[in-house]
Amino acid sequence: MKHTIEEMISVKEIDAKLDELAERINAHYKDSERLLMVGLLKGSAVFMADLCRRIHGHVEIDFMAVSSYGNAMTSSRDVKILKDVQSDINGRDVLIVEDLIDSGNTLAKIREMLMLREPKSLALCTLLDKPERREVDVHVDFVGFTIPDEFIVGYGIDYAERYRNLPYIAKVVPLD
Ligand SMILES: O=P(O)(O)OC[C@H]1O[C@H](OP(=O)(O)OP(=O)(O)O)[C@H](O)[C@@H]1O
Ligand code: HPA
Ligand SMILES: [Mg+2]
Repeated sequence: MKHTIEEMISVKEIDAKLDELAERINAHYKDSERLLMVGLLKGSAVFMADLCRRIHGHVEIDFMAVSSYGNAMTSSRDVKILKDVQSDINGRDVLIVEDLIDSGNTLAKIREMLMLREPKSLALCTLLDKPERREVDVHVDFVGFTIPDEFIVGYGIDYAERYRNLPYIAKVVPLD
């Protein structure tokens, strides 16, 4: 599809939001002994890298690889688990770190799957939330930006694998 991209959220705004999110997360987990942050690849890689460096105390990180969009702009609703976490999450405080919640299909499936392993707690942090597009209800504990129904790229997020390297967040604008 022919398109262009337009900046929506600047590097400076992302940076300030990360400080704010980290402050809330640090306060929430101040008594936690061994927080495990679980990022969902590939989209959350950049967010995870920036967020985990702002979290204090004994923190561990792990990743799952999940994919439901392929190269398309709408969810296939078939959430494929390409890689599971390596850590045993039983009895642990677990924070899922996600770049974007759109239909909610990805997070609903991951939450259900991880809950079966009986973590001590399971919370969810997303940098971006698009509530207008929700198909499945998911409780989100920490939200960065609530955004309108636009297709997003940048800061780890792709359109057909492109634009993950943009330092800012942009929307895709179709051209005819
Ligand atoms: O709420 P949903 O409608 O399920 O969409 C959100 C998910 O879709 C994107 O991932 P994608 O499946 O494209 O994989 P990627 O992270 O590897 O780009 C995004 O990174 C979220 O994980
Ligand atoms: O807006 C989006 N951009 C990129 N990937 C996505 N996956 C769900 N929503 C989006
Ligand atoms: Mg994608």
